[in-house]
Amino acid sequence: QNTTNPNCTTVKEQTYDYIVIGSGAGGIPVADRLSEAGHSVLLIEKGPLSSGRWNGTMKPAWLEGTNLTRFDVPGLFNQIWADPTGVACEDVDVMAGCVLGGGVAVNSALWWKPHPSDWDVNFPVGWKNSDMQKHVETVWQRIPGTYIPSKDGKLYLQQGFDTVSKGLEAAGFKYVVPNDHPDQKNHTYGHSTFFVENAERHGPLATYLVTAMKRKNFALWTNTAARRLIRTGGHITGVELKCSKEGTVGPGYGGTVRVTPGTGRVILSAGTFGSAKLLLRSGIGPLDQLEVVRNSTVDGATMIQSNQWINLPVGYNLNDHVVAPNLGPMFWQQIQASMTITQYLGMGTLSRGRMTILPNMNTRVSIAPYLRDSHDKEAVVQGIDYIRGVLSQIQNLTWVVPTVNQSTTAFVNSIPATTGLRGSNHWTGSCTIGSDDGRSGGRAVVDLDTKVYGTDNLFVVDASIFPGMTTGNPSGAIITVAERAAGRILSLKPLGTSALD
Ligand SMILES: Cc1cc2nc3c(=O)[nH]c(=O)nc-3n(C[C@H](O)[C@H](O)[C@H](O)COP(=O)(O)OP(=O)(O)OC[C@H]3O[C@@H](n4cnc5c(N)ncnc54)[C@H](O)[C@@H]3O)c2cc1C
Repeated sequence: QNTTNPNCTTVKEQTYDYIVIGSGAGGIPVADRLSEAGHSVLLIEKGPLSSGRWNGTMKPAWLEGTNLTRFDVPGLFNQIWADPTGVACEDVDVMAGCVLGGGVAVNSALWWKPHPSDWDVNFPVGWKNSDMQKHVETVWQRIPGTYIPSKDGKLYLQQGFDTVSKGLEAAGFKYVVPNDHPDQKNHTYGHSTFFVENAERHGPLATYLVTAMKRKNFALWTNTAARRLIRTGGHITGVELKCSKEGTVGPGYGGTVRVTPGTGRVILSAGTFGSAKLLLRSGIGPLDQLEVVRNSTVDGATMIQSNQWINLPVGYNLNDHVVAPNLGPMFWQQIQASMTITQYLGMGTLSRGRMTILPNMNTRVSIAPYLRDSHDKEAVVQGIDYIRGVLSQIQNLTWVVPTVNQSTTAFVNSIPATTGLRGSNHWTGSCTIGSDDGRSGGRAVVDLDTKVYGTDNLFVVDASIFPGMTTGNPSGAIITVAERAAGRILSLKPLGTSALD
């Protein structure tokens, strides 16, 4: 133990076959799968414990005496906006969860089976719909989700749904259960699906982490931040750690944890901003960004020599669903209710942004990825025009915005393309997967096995590798990607064996 801080243990001799950094939508499933194959796996999370199942303690007074925390109760899923302290990441300029479970501990639990085109349009060879379907089925067997999240099997507060349905039906839309027909996204409507079970948050924390934690070869360290990777050329030997908030939020680890000499591997699952930042702090990224790290007071002294730098387009190809923007509120005289419709522009968007690092080692969205391409803007205008037309058939409905006399183009132009006004917290990109090696002018940071180009034992498995945006909220697709990545990583030959073995 650190003599000055009993809550901050300095790592001694431990080594692991796999060190997975970040316990979000990507990290928990990949760590579970790697440990299932018999390897020793360490999952590192910089945030504190979250759900009640894992001894989380953050809860309002009315949950005292129960095993539930704010992360478990569906009615509190948006609490991160009202009370972000100790839950939201502090090193990014957007909203993200820095607790056990990452985004899947704090999000709204919307749970969509990916549209086949999410793979076929966006992903490279080996990651197409035909490759991904078996993994989609595996994920949905473990996390089925429901569109009736209440314990008593009833749907509540359906006035808005019922009213809009009438307009959609009149316009020829068909009702579907969305996850029974993920390919039917044209002229269809349905209820939202959530990863809620027994009226509590479900998802990776209640499935993949449960099986992983039962294994003796699996370890979880929370309140432990990875600072940078220790490497010799393209080979990672360990991860430098720092106790989060010097151990004041709970027991954590400092020092350097090593991978099994020769064969060990490191998986970055720290999210679109976290994984990119770790690469930059480890000398992997665009040269302008590596200069920022080298010139910083935080990292300058320990930064790897520039002759070891690996020049890759880390931080580019940043993407997020553009809220296109919210329509409404709309107000119905008849039922005296108002509602807002959120319209996303997702799969097929052409606009991209960039994340960069600041001298204090925080990251920021330096180019917001919203509506930079004129085709994207045109698609948004057309989409809103269309839905305005459909819903105008509904009686007694008053639109507050866009106003009756406002053109859709004027309305769309009136809302700046900033992360605050257009963002949806569905960040992807920054460490794109592809066969077009970024060291020689391509866009990709990781290869088709999710291995970082120029390294032999470093992988990225999270939202950051997505080449383009999904149709729906992305967590289901990210977990599916983690399933596929685990299989591909496990099937790679161990390091040190010859191709003739
Ligand atoms: C408020 C909000 C609402 C959302 N609603 C939905 C929704 O309803 N449905 C849906 O599908 N998606 C939703 N999303 C998006 C979804 O949750 C994310 O896309 C998803 O969680 C991203 O997965 P990931 O594995 O890439 O990263 P994350 O889930 O963000 O996980 C990254 C983890 O890494 C940890 N970490 C970062 N850096 C380090 C480090 N240096 N050392 C150690 N640990 C580190 C973080 O603390 C975090 O736990 C929402 C997101 C937010 C923020």
